[in-house]
Amino acid sequence: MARALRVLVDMDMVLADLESAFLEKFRARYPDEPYIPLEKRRGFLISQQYSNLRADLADKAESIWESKNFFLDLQPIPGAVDSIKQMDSLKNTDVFICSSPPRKYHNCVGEKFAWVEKHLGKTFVDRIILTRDKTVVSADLLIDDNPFVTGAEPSPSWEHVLFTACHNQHMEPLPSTLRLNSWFHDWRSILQSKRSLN
Ligand SMILES: Cc1cn([C@H]2C[C@H](O)[C@@H](COP(=O)(O)O)O2)c(=O)[nH]c1=O
Ligand SMILES: [Mg+2]
Repeated sequence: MARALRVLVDMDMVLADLESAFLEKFRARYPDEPYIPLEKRRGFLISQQYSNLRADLADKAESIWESKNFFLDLQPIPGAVDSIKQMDSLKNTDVFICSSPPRKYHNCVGEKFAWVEKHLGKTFVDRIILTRDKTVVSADLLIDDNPFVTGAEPSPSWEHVLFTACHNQHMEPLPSTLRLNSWFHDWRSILQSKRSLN
């Protein structure tokens, strides 16, 4: 029997909408500060773009996702919950959730586990991989909104599927990079094409 296809699914901006929650909370906490609307977001790091706007805004941006309940209260990305459950029910398919907590992880780590239990159920809690380095995790596919997933392993075993988010939607990835524009697009074909290569 063919070995199962192992798929890593990122959390922030693939399963959970970090960007909308960030903007709403940033504007509520710092109403007199400039902000970047979602359609003007460029680059993976919010903190980097805010720091380009004004150096001291990076700390203010980080204070938002370091706050208690920020990660727990994130809304699911449209279609994500149904899609990951459907993916998990496919034959010969092992789905894991692979997410990187920020350096100040104290609230984030527990809340990511709680978010998964709340939205996906206990079965998926057993499938959580939290790591600062996704390149050392072995899999066939990584579905992730970060265009540059780098780390200690220069040739990760997985193929990156770039999930479209506000910060990367204007990017022209290499023609060879797989792209998934939303959970309402055809993620099944991406899995199928990888499966036939295995
Ligand atoms: C935008 C942004 C994010 N982070 C942190 C916050 C999240 O926990 C992770 C993203 O994790 P993913 O697994 O790659 O989705 O990174 C940050 O530290 N700085 C930022 O600007
Ligand atoms: Mg992400």
